Formats: sequence, structure tokens, C-alpha cells
Amino acid sequence: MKFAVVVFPGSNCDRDMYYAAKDALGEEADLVWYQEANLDGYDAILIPGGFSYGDYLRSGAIASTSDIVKQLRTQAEKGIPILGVCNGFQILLESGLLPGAMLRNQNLKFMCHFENLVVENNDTLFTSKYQKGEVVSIPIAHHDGNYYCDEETLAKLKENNQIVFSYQNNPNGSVADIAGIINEQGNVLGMMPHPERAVEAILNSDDGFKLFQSMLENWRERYVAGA
Ligand SMILES: NC(=O)CC[C@H](N)C(=O)O
Repeated sequence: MKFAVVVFPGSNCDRDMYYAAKDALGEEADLVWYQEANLDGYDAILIPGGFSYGDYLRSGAIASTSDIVKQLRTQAEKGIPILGVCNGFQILLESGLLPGAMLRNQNLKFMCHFENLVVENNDTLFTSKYQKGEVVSIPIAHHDGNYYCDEETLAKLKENNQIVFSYQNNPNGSVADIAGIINEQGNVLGMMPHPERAVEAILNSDDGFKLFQSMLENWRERYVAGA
């Protein structure tokens, strides 16, 4: 399986994401600079965390105007899995690839610590290795992680089972304790917590590893004969 890790100016979790795919999972991965990237031929696209364009205007807003977003749209329509973590999630929201927006954390502080998440939906290509209702420990690191959407959107998210992860103890004020959502098609996941920082026990938790394993297993089932 071949992963693209899209790097923007100000990305700072790109190496962690690369490590998760390449070293922890043992699959192929490329770091691709947003201006030069050709996303054709990749089996999955990872948009890492960080501070693209210094979080100016709004987190993810400037990155969402770059040309690569057109490619993300095309790949998303083709059904290619796209995972956006933290700033990657913010970019997906600002691009309209996922519904809603991020507000500043309710306590107005940057927070960096482990949180317990509840796996609300394990019937996705990103979460099939988890149990429904499983509680996992994954770190957060953000100041704009307070997920907001209007009531109509929230009702739709609930109805379609698009809330994939929620916080057990909501740290940032997110509507409905939302930590991660998926698109209707089921191939674009955005989440604020960082699974790529929890792929080995030495990192205090390997609870994020199953997310990458789920992606691999799903890809094998679909594309590798006899898998
Ligand atoms: N770790 C990150 O991706 C940081 C996300 C974002 N720039 C924020 O602080 O809200």
C-alpha cells in the first residue's frame, strides 16, 4: 500500500505521519510537497497536523485555497481514503471536504495531552480494527479544536453515523463531544487527536496504530487478490 503525506508550509507532524505509515505499519510512503504533488497512484492520502501558513486568518484557511485541494477533491470523489489529522482536519473543513468549522478551544489555551476517545463508529475503513464503544488513549495538541456545526448538520452527522470518535471528557468545547467525523461517502476522515503519535507503546500509547492497520486491511481486502 502506498501513502502520500502532503506537506504544507508550516506542517509539523508530517514526519510522525510518515513514520506511522512507513516504519510502524511497514508500507510505502512519500512526503509530498503541496506545490509539486501528484496524488495519482497513491492508495491513501494523509494530511498531517501543524500550523500551515502559521494559522493566519484561520487554521487551515490559507492551505485550503491551494491547488492541491482540487486534487484532494478528485481523489476523494474516486473513493481514495483521505485522513486529515488536527491541522489536516482543519484543512478538510476549510476546503468543504468535511462539514463544520473549528473554533478556538473554549479555554482559549493550546492544549497538549492525552485524551480518552470513544470509538463511536467502527464500521469505517479507518476504524474496522476497533470495537464499537472502545475507549482509546490518543494525544491532542491544538488551540483550534472546538468543533462547531449547526443543528441541521449535527442531526445529519448523527443520522448517517458520521461521528467516528468522541471525547470521553470534552477538553475543548466541541459540539456533541466530537473528536472526529467522516464524510457521507465514508472515505474522508478528519480528527483532532493524533493517532500517528500513538503507534507504539514507547509513545505512551499504541491505540492509534489500529487506525493505520484498519486502512491497510481494508485496502488489502479490496485490492489484493486472495487477501
Ligand atoms: N497539531 C496541530 O495540528 C495544531 C493544529 C492547529 N494549528 C491548532 O493549533 O489548532
